[in-house]
Amino acid sequence: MNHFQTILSQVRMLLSSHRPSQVQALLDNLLAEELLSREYHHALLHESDGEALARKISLTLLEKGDPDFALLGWIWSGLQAPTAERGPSYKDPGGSGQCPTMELGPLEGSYLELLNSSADPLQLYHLYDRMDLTGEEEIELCSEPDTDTINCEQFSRLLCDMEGDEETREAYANIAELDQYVFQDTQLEGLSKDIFIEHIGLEEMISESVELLEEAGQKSQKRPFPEELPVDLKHRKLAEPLTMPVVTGTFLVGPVSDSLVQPCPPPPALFNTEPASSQTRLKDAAPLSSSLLSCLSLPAGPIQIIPTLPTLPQGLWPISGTGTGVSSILIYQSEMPPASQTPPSSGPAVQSLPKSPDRPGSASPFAPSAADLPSMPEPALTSRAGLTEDEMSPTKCPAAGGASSKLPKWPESVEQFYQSLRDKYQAQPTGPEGTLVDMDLVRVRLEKSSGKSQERELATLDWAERQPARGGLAEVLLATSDRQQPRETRVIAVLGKAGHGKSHWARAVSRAWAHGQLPQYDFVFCVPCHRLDRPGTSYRLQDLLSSLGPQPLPVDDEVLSYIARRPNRILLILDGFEDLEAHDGSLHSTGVPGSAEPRSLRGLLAGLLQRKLLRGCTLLLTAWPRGRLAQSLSKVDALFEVAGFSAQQAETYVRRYFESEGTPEHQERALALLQARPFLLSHSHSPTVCRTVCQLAEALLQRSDEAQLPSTLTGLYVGLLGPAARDGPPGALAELARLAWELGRAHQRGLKAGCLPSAEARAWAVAQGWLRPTPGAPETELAFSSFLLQCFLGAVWLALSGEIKDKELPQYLALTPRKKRPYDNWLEGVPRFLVGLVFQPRAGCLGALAGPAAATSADRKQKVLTRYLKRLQPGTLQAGRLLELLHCAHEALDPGLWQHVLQGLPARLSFLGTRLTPPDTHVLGSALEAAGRDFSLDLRSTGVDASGLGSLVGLSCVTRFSLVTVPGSEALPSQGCIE
Ligand SMILES: Nc1ncnc2c1ncn2[C@@H]1O[C@H](COP(=O)(O)OP(=O)(O)OP(=O)(O)O)[C@@H](O)[C@H]1O
Repeated sequence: MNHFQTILSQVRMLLSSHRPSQVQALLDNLLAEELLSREYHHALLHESDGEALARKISLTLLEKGDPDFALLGWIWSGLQAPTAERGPSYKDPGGSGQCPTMELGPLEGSYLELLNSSADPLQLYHLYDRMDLTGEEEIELCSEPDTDTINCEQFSRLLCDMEGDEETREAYANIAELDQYVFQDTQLEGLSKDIFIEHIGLEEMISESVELLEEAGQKSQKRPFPEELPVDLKHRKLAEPLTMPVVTGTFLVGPVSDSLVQPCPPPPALFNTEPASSQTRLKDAAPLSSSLLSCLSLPAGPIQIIPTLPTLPQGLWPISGTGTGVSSILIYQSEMPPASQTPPSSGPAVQSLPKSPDRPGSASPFAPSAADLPSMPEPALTSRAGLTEDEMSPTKCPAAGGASSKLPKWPESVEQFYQSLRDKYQAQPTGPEGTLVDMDLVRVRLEKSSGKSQERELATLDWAERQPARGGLAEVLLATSDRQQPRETRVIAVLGKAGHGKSHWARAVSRAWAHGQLPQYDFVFCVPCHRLDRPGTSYRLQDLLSSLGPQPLPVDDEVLSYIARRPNRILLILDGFEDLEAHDGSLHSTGVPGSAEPRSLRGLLAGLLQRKLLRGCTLLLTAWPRGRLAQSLSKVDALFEVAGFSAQQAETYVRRYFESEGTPEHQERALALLQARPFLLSHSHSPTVCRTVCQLAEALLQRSDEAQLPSTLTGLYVGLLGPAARDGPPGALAELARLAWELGRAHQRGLKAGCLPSAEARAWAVAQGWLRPTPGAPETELAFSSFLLQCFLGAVWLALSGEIKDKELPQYLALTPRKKRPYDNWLEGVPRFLVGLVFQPRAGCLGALAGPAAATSADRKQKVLTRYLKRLQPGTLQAGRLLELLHCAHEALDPGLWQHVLQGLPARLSFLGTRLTPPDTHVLGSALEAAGRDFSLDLRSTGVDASGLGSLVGLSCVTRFSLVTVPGSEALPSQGCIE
């Protein structure tokens, strides 16, 4: 399907479903087409005046000089514009003589015809634009609400025209010819050519007609309206449930300004509020009951609505008044859901406006309420400060009516699947897992690696360059639309260190969708990648899509076929992509990625990532920013990073943690404990550490009010695990530690059935929350509750094990490069934990974990490491290693070691291009301060945050510093001082 068709289909959807959210989809599409700039797209999203919105889009399209788009925009802004040439005429199609209706002239100007014509859209547009609504024509309205209004007529004609005539069919055929996508790229067997027809909505249109006829008892006849429409149907009152999916009308008379409903002036004002040029008079109109009148204040002044229903229906469609003699008309298409489709809300076929006082719905799809538009600084992920996830429950969520945002006609099985998927994502985790603190995503990019290889690596941006994605989820999901063809798969990666909240974020995205906040997607699949890591297993697309977590949701053939037909409405999240590291050739695989055959996971991923399978979907990957996989990120269209908690967000998390645990009385004390440990506070930048701090604080506060938090990361984990280890089964901790280490060496996090510890150790570890079932995997499979815990346990193993040779121990600090068999330090937290465990006083550390006897084995290790560390010359270390050394020295709590490191610090320190996280700046600041000398710092391209920067450059010992990269300065020595 080409771009034009996509937009056409969207316009059609707008016509048929009255979904304000579709406005956003259309705008997104235009953005993707580069027909709107990002800024203008954003501005239009906030445009509350439907007519203004339509005109702006129309003008923009004209400026782009694309007749097709221009026509669409123009049509959208005034469906009946072509009739301007003829002027409006009025007739009484029912022939009753009592309820005259307005006829807009034959539809030779229908948009499909226009698409076939050689009319110059620019001229047509200006013609339309110049139309002077002089009021020459008078509109006669029936005083009684009646279904058969001009809008009915007009809309019916449009439908008829689209469906019925030869030329129109030809137009569609022409469009279909352009559509290489659907026919060439059917990704699955069983797709047929009617897909396209359905895709552009013609089938729905046709089947609507058929249903209409069936309902009218005229199954064998061609769609009859307007001329052949039985009179009794034409004149059916809208207040009665309609048995046909057609139309009724509501007039908006007068210029339009904004969509606020205001108290109505008395009926006569209806005729007098207009400027003379556009005034419209209702001849012989009987006085209308004020209950039937509403008044909208729109940009150019108030207008009145003469409703044909006691309440205004949903989906009012503005038609600008060219040629109609009125300045604005809203038409309303009532919609009868097909039998197979559960209507969003039961009740009459014609729905009323949303009545919820919480959510003042918009009367017009062009003037959606803020809640209708998910991409407004959207409530799901950017505006929830102060809310827990519980508060985002479907009933409270502004866009809770997710069911109503789906396409009008889904097969039963698809509908059921949709409901199950929503229910699944809406299920709230309990306790701290259900806590949500809003966290920023930051745009990042790749750059050529500094090494010899041509690989690109993640750039460490200068602090001023880091751009938070303030548009939240919407910005992330739109990130690629300016670069991609709409039919291209968009691949977006959200990176973040272990425990920084990627999975949490991915789940929040799924939940936002389930709450109706991402209506541009029919389905969101959030697949934890560890669930997929089954070597040797063959995968089909539905296997992948089913792997959604603890209770897989089978995707049957009908659902799959539906998905395959609308890949652009699918968001597929592959969470924890690093878990597929073994498959990292996926991006380069040369298989037959488009085929539907079961294949290896690698083949399946290749199909997705090479944009051949499920082509057109949005693919969202979350991954660690390191490892071999990062090298493949050059194939990704947009990159973001989870920023971690700020100090304030960490505080918010602490408060919510204790609320969710039912002990709010501990909040203040816990916060005071954390404030007293600035090093742990800086580590609370990581949500995982923040949570661990809360767990320890909770345990300590239950024991005594005098408690203190430890001052190191090692102390944090010892404090948490020590008591449980003492009371646990003998040897259970050592068993767990060995597993953590062995799995880590194999780059694995999950314990497969074959490598579980003894049943007793397992039960104990699960009860303590250190191991937990792998979501979506068989019960027997477990995983460490966090990567940092696995690192800590791995270090415990190294500290306790008699199997590690002394001379090998230093390599596990990963401070000096080794030529032979380099240690890859996949368990990146191990070095500092190892030093902490080996150096900290036995009784309160290793002894507390493993008992005094076991701990004595660490004495020898301490000697080995002391010798090694004291031989290290900090000034020769590359910046990243120097930072790690500082962390190790901090964890050791060994004054001699600390002093040794401080003495070796060079006076000029360059961290150019090395990421400085909050714990890094904290430990660096402590070291500089304690060293008692002056330093100059190069802090360019370190991503140091504002508070870290302030604390570093605020130190009296920092006499010079450099922050912003000066062009040309890259050539200066990396340890130089640049002013
Ligand atoms: N925004 C947040 N609000 C509240 N808690 C959070 C938030 N982000 C993360 N957490 C908590 O932090 C912990 C780690 O989060 P999560 O598992 O999402 O991290 P991750 O980046 O996916 O880690 P990994 O890469 O190791 O899989 C979880 O307990 C989670 O509940």
